[in-house]
Amino acid sequence: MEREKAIIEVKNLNKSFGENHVLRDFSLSLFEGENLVILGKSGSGKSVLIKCIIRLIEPDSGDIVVLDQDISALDQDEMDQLRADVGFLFQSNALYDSMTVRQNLMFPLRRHWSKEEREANAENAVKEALEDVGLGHTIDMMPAELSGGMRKRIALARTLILKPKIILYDEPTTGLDPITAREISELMNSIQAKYNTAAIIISHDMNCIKMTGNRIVMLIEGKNYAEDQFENLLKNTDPKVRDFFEGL
Ligand SMILES: Nc1ncnc2c1ncn2[C@@H]1O[C@H](COP(=O)(O)OP(=O)(O)OP(=O)(O)O)[C@@H](O)[C@H]1O
Repeated sequence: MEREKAIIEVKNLNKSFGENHVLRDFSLSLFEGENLVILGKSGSGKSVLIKCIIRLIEPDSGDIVVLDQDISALDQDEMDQLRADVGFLFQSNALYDSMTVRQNLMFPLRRHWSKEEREANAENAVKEALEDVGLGHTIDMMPAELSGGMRKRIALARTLILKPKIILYDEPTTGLDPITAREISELMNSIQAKYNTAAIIISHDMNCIKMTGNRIVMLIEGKNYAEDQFENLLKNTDPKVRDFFEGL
């Protein structure tokens, strides 16, 4: 079967910090509608990779094409526009504690929608995003009044409000109890099914990885060392792949 179109293409990416060569000719493709998990030991460069994709970090060399655009060629405005299509869910959630849930969700709209658009549609967009994460009733609450799992859902709603084509998840279940973590993984799958979003997921949570990952890329020694479905990687006999799973 012919593969679907790649919506992120990373080719031969290199990034060093001094003598620390984090990414070494790293390449990957993210295809439409898929959840791709990046697996790698702590410090292997997963966050650096994701930050290069949204240009929070400049790589030393290599190509990154996102939704058919070479991101190194984009100016600030073009990059801002692209960021509306690429949602980022921070590990910390990055909610504003002094703002209500509604105000938190309005925040990306202030940046990406005109005043007229906001006056006409923002309230409905906020409600829809909250419904998508099952938290319509929290619209007037403050983040401090919510549990950790609820805050993660609100952060996800804020990412969803711009209807991104791609979501980058940075350790979406870290710090949550196993039941809440499972609910977040289920939510990630339901978002994928409803909006056909593609996602790159960084996670150390094996349940989350098994539940959400359609494909796994193993980042070892700065490279895309192996990529496959999770069950197949577990059977992989390569010593470095084995070493990773045995070290868990
Ligand atoms: N801004 C920076 N300046 C210098 N070194 C950095 C910087 N950002 C990351 N690094 C280094 O790059 C390496 C990879 O870090 P990164 O945060 O990507 O790891 P990770 O795979 O995401 O780890 P974890 O699973 O623990 O989050 C580490 O050695 C880190 O110290």
